[in-house]
Amino acid sequence: MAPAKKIVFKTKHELAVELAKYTANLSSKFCKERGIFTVVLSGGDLISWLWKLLEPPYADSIEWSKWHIFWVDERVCGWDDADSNYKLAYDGFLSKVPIPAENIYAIDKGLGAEGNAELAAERYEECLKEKVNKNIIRTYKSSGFPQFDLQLLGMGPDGHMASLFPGHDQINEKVKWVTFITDSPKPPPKRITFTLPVINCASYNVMAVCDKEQAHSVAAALTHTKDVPAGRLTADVEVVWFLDQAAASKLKGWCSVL
Ligand SMILES: O=C(O)[C@H](O)[C@@H](O)[C@H](O)[C@H](O)COP(=O)(O)O
Repeated sequence: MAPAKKIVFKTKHELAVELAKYTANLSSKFCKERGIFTVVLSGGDLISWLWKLLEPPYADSIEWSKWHIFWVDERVCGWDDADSNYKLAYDGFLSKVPIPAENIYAIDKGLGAEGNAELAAERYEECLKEKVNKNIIRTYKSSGFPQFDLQLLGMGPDGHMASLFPGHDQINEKVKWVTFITDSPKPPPKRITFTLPVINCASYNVMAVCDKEQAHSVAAALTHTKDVPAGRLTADVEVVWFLDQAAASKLKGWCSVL
């Protein structure tokens, strides 16, 4: 289990600059080692902090054709719905970089539009299994769970990550790769989500959190307070919390600021 590193930035701008550097370094490492870079996105503010990757030197130097994009969680709705994490990522990031369309693995379009959370979760798990069989996704040691190269995650004010919410049973799932929720406390209510074992098998996990609304949960998560889902985040190689000063403001004894 990798220990959690924390980096506190004075501004969101500085956070985005470092996030781009971190992501580009891993892209270059994995593209060199395996010719593939598997990246998992979340929804929320995270996408707005990826802007630096769209600029020089990254826009032209990253081997975008080797990227494969997945979602750690998705709202069960159509791809063009304002709630869709796919739409958020497509409009803000994916439409601006030359990642081949066939390397972008969104929720099943029809099941999303129909609102069928259970089947959409099953279908997404099948999609991951197919990518494992094609050696696009690695598996974690002998566990058989998929192992993504990099996951870019966010956390809500209640400490949820992906769509694993405090007080809801999805966090306890140990077998499935993808599960679903139909009463999410954060709207919209229907979502699919990676399970905790899948999230924690990733090689590198970045948890990017800004603003004071999240400060209590950041402190709780980083002291592994029970019932804060994000406090259970780990990774195979490294987990790094990218925080702005407001989000880090309730952390005791943490004063190092980049
Ligand atoms: O679909 C979602 O709602 C997200 O994937 C979710 O898990 C998000 O990452 C956190 O809620 C943080 O969201 P904010 O960055 O907007 O606070």
